Amino acid sequence: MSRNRKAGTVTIIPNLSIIDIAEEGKGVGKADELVIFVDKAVPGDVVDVRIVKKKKNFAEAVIESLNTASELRTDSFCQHFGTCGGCKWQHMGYDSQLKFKHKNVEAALQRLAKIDTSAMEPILGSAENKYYRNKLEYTFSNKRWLNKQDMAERPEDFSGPNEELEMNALGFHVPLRFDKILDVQHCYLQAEPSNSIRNSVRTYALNNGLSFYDLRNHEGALRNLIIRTSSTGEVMVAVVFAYVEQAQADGLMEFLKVNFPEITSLLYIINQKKNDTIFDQDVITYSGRDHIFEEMNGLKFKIGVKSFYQTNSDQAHELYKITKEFAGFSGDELVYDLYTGAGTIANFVAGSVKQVVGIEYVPTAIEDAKFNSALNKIDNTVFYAGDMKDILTRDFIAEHGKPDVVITDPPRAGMHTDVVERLLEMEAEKIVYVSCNAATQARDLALLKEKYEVVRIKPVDMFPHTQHVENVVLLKFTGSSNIVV
Ligand SMILES: C[S@@+](CC[C@H](N)C(=O)[O-])C[C@H]1O[C@@H](n2cnc3c(N)ncnc32)[C@H](O)[C@@H]1O
Repeated sequence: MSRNRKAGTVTIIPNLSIIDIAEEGKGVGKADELVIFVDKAVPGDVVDVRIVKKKKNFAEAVIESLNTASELRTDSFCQHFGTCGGCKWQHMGYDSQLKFKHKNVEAALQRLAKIDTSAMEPILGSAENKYYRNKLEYTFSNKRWLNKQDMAERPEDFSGPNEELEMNALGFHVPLRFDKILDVQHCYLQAEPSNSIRNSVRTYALNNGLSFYDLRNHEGALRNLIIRTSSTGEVMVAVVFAYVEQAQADGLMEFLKVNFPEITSLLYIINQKKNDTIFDQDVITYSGRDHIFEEMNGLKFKIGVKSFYQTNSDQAHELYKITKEFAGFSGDELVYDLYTGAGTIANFVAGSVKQVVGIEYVPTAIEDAKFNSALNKIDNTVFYAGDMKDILTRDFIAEHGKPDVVITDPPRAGMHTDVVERLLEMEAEKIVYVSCNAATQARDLALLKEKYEVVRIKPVDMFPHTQHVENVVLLKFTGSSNIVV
C-alpha cells in the first residue's frame, strides 16, 4: 500500500513515525525503504511530512502536521525558535539533547571506524545552557525575514506589499536565505549587554538614517556587528561598515561609548569588499584597547576582534581539562599541539610538560599564541604558522624531535591524509584527538587503527540546543597493526 499522497508535484507522507535523530540534527523516519530526514522532528513524533528533496535512498522533508507530539518535546523558550538557524534543538529537553549527541558520536565511531565503544564515558553537559557564548556576530540587511508571528503581533508594520522587502533588520541569517535576516529582539546565546547593545544600535541606525546593507547589490553603510564578552567582565564591540561618512561612523561610535561605558574595546572596520571576512581588513580603535582578555585556569588570553577563541569559555575549560587528563602527562613530554588556533591548549598544558610545539594555519592566531605564552611567562612553547600538511614534514619532525604526545584538534573536515600518514610515522606514545565532527574523526581513527588502539572516549557538549558535539578520544600506540581482517 502506497503511503504517498500526491497533490500536483507535492509529495505528502502521512503519519510518519520519527524513530531517531540524525547527526545533522534532523528527525529520522522510514517509509517503506526510504529514509526520510525531517526538519524539526523529534523521535517519538508522528507527523505528516512534505518531501522537499528526494534522492535514491533518502529524502528530506518538512512537517506539515504534528499528529502526535513526542514525550521528548518541550516548549522552546526563544521567540525566534523555528525561524532562527541558531538553536535548532530547543524543542527537546536538554537531557534528551545530550542523550542524542552521545548516541550520534557512538554510532559514528562504530559505523565508520568499527570501534568498540563499550567503555565510552558519559557525555559532559554544559553547566550553562543559556547565555553560554562569548561571541556573536550579527548581520545588517535591508531585507528582513518576516514570519507569521511578527505579522500577527505588529500588523501595523506590515501593511504595504512592498514594505515587506525593504524593511531593515539586524540579526541572524535565516537558513537557506542568504540575503534575508531575522530581526533579533532577544538572543539567549550571549549575556548582557549583548542584547541591549544590538537593539540600541538598530534603533540608533534607524533614527539617524544609517542605511542597512543590501546583501545582493552590495550597497548600504552598516554591515556587521560583532560583540565579544569575557569572564573578566570586559566587552568588545566592533561595527563593520561597508561605506560610511566619517561623521556618521563617529556618531554611532560616540553613541555606543556614552551609552555603554562597560565597553572596554570599541572598534570599527570599513570593509568594502564583497565578502564578509574581516581578516584582511584594518581595525580602527575608537576607544579603549584593541583587545579584551579571557581568563582560564589562572592563565590570561588576549583576544582581538580577529582572534579565535572557543565560544563557550566555561565548557572549553572542561574540554581542555579532559584533554590534559587523557594525555596523563608526567612532566617530561614533548607535545605537538596540532591545529593550535591561538595556542590555548598549548599554553594550557605547557606547565605540565617539557615542551609544546603548536602548529596552525592562521598567522594572526599564531601571533596571539606567542603573545599569550609571553603574557603568561610560559617559555617552553614554540609556534609555527602554515598548512598542517606542509609544516608537519619529516624534516620538521627531525628538527623538533619525535613527540611523546600529540594533541590534535582539526576543523570539521578532519585531518588531511598526509597528516594522518605523518602521525603513523611519528609513532607518538599517545594521541589525544579532539574533534567537532565525529564522522571525520571516525574516518581518521579508522586509519590510525593501523598502529593505535582507542582507549578512552568522552563527548563534551559545547553548544546546547544545537546538534553540534565535541568528542575527545585517547589513542595509545600499539606498535602493530590493529586492523582485523
Ligand atoms: C577546532 S579549531 C582548534 C582550535 C584550538 N585547538 C582551540 O581549542 O582553541 C581548528 C583550527 O585548525 C586551523 N586549521 C584549519 N585548517 C588547517 C590546516 N590545513 N592547517 C593548519 N591549521 C588549520 C583553524 O584555523 C583552527 O584554528
